[in-house]
Amino acid sequence: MRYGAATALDGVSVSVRAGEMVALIGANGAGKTTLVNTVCGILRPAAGELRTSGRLALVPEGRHLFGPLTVDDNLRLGAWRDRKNRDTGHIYQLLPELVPLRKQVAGRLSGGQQQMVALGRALMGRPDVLVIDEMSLGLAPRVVENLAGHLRQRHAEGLAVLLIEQNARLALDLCSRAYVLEAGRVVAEGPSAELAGSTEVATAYLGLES
Ligand SMILES: Nc1ncnc2c1ncn2[C@@H]1O[C@H](COP(=O)(O)OP(=O)(O)OP(=O)(O)O)[C@@H](O)[C@H]1O
Repeated sequence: MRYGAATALDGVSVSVRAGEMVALIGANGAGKTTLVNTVCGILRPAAGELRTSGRLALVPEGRHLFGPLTVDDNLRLGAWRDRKNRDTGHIYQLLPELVPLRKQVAGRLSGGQQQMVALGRALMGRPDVLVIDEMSLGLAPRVVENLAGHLRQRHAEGLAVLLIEQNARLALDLCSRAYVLEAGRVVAEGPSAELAGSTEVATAYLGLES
């Protein structure tokens, strides 16, 4: 994947199998968002191949909610392609924290509440694979733990997840497998337990130049 003359991703190969929860970690500028946007079809790569089966939904970095709209309207937009499935009831069952917020304007919610809405909106599309870009960014530990709990539950029900995180500890804790991205290349990959003590992860986690 290139931005003009600059190569942002080079020879990167990443896979997420059905029902698997995989982390992609790396320091600022490593290429995580570029990879997510390529996987989701927002960016077109110069070369390479993307193979998917099932539905894919994205929780984008920065949430990108529709600020003036209510929580319920934001959720409904998650199923804009699917007229028959715009009932938001199942999302309130999955994420009961949203029930008292349903008529509130999304732009006035806290960061954690907004991330919950972004998660709910993505789940409205009944995805098989959920791609989450920087879930924990700017959120308090307790809020992050709550979101992580919801992800674990959805995963236990069969949802596959590609989790992009700067917080490597959180990512390795949640996911069984991980890739470490550095300057547009995968520099390490494997089971999270193995990567937890590696130098590549320390570099990605601390955001140091290697
Ligand atoms: N629209 C763009 N035009 C040109 N270069 C870009 C563009 N978006 C990103 N880049 C460059 O591509 C590289 C990868 O950026 P990317 O945003 O994918 O990294 P990241 O790992 O998601 O970083 P962060 O954790 O800070 O979000 C960086 O060098 C960045 O400057």
